[in-house]
Amino acid sequence: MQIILEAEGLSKTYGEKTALNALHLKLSKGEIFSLLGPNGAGKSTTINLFLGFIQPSAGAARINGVDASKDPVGVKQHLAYIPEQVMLYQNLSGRENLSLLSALAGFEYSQSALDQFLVEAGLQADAINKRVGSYSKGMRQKVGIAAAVAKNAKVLLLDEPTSGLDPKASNEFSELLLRLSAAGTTIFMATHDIFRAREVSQRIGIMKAGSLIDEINAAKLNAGELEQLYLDYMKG
Ligand SMILES: Nc1ncnc2c1ncn2[C@@H]1O[C@H](COP(=O)(O)OP(=O)(O)OP(=O)(O)O)[C@@H](O)[C@H]1O
Repeated sequence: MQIILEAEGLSKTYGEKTALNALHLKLSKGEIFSLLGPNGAGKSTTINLFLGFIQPSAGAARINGVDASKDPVGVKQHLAYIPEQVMLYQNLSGRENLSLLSALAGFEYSQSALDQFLVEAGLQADAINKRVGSYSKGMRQKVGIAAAVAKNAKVLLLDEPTSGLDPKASNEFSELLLRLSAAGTTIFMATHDIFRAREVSQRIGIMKAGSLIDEINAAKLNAGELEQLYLDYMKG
């Protein structure tokens, strides 16, 4: 099994506050892992450590063997990050944004190649040339996914990707993740969306107050059972 994303005793403290407590996690190639947890549980902290945006207090976050805290530039070559709101230039088209994002990652593509990435990410062909300022949240995310594919990212880090999406857009997004996973992309998603997490993930982690308190095989529970388990954990 090829391990692509690994947290080893990964911890982050801010003064007295433990934002992340000794996280151990290994994701293999093509795996989708979702992290559930209430606000403040440590999900974004985990993602920020993998991005090399913050330094761990202990342990390591590695992507494809590269330690994010020691080589934050190197680690970014292997991953793409899709935040809740994908940041794009409002006055440029989807195609122009993708061209720019690809260039920043060191790739240059023809117009037809750019369009193909966008269409494969699910963007309607007639939207490609329109200003991103007119795009819905789901359309912006498709540009983000196209950028991830265009830079050949081995890992996708997603922070609450389906919040605020309508059910159709959310369903399309799930299908896109499943396609990327089948093509070998490893996906780590922090989410509040229990239903989608169960639908796409092989494993689901439950995080509370900085600790990963359970790891669930998604195939073993239906959505209702998963929600009940989550609520039970949050009571205690
Ligand atoms: N720069 C910081 N300084 C002090 N405390 C911080 C800092 N960043 C995060 N924290 C604390 O660390 C804890 C974990 O925060 P984190 O943002 O990782 O939670 P989260 O699970 O992503 O929550 P949400 O679902 O709201 O995004 C919280 O208690 C938060 O207040």
